[in-house]
Amino acid sequence: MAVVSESRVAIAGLGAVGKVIATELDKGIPGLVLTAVSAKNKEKAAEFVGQLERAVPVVSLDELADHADVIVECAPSELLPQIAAPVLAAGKKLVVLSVGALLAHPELRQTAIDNGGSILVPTGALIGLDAVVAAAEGTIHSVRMTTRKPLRGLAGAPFLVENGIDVGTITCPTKIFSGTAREAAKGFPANLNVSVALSLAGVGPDHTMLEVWADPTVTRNTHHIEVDADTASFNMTIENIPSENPKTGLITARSAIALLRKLGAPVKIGT
Ligand SMILES: NC(=O)C1=CN([C@@H]2O[C@H](COP(=O)(O)OP(=O)(O)OC[C@H]3O[C@@H](n4cnc5c(N)ncnc54)[C@H](OP(=O)(O)O)[C@@H]3O)[C@@H](O)[C@H]2O)C=CC1
Ligand SMILES: O=C([O-])CC(=O)C(=O)O
Repeated sequence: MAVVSESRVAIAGLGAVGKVIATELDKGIPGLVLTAVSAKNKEKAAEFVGQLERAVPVVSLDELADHADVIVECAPSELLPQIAAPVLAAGKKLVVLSVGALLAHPELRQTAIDNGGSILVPTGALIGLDAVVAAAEGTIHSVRMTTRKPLRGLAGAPFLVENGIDVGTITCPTKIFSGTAREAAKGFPANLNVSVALSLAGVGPDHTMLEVWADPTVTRNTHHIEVDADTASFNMTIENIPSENPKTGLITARSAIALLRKLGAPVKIGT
């Protein structure tokens, strides 16, 4: 009988996304074992892992690659290069949630190529990347996305600060941004990773067009995508229930878990 080896998984960031992934790995996912975590507050992290069935070490970001074959990045976006470089240089797999930060760090792709590492981007809080990737095998004419978020899902974004927009004063649905996914990644690094994931699946960050609405009438982070391609036209909407982090939809962690589960699955569904 063939021996099935387990992939060791480490998690960078134990927030709304990381804690759910760690908990599910600890409950047991065939072929995967949680081996390390990293967080800013080491004491809080030690308390969290102490409650797991199988406690794992809390290590620094630089040490994660020594402990695992697959490292899941779910930390603040500015830490992406610090987390990714050693993982990719060691030829390992990096699951990236802070997708927007990939645009500012194109060198990571080369590090992966040079060392046999790979960067995996889950669908995350979005919908339909399977269809977008398939359509991109032909010709995509246009990709548009409209995001509506409750005010607390947008508060503090650099674009708002730079443009003196106080979302706290908004009382009706208001368009606050219109531009490309690349511009959104700069202006909303913690709010619009989904638009960058969409762009990487399809026509790229400079051709994926986005509108963002601050909408006090919605309670969910709502993303609508419209794609026109030579094989199909489609539009889809996802209404994300916010997690303990109001900027992050609950489905984000579940998407990363599904991707991890698929790594070792004998039957893989979806493109
Ligand atoms: N691709 C997608 O579809 C989506 C992507 N995201 C992105 O995923 C990422 C994670 O989101 P979320 O879980 O909600 O974020 P949180 O803010 O809830 O958690 C971030 C975690 O990172 C940890 N952290 C901060 N600094 C360090 C450090 N120096 N070393 C190690 N860990 C550190 C924090 O630790 P501590 O708890 O100790 O402070 C915290 O636990 C974000 O970049 C977010 O924008 C979110 C939603 C959708
Ligand atoms: O893309 C992001 O960073 C978060 C997001 O919109 C969501 O969770 O709905």
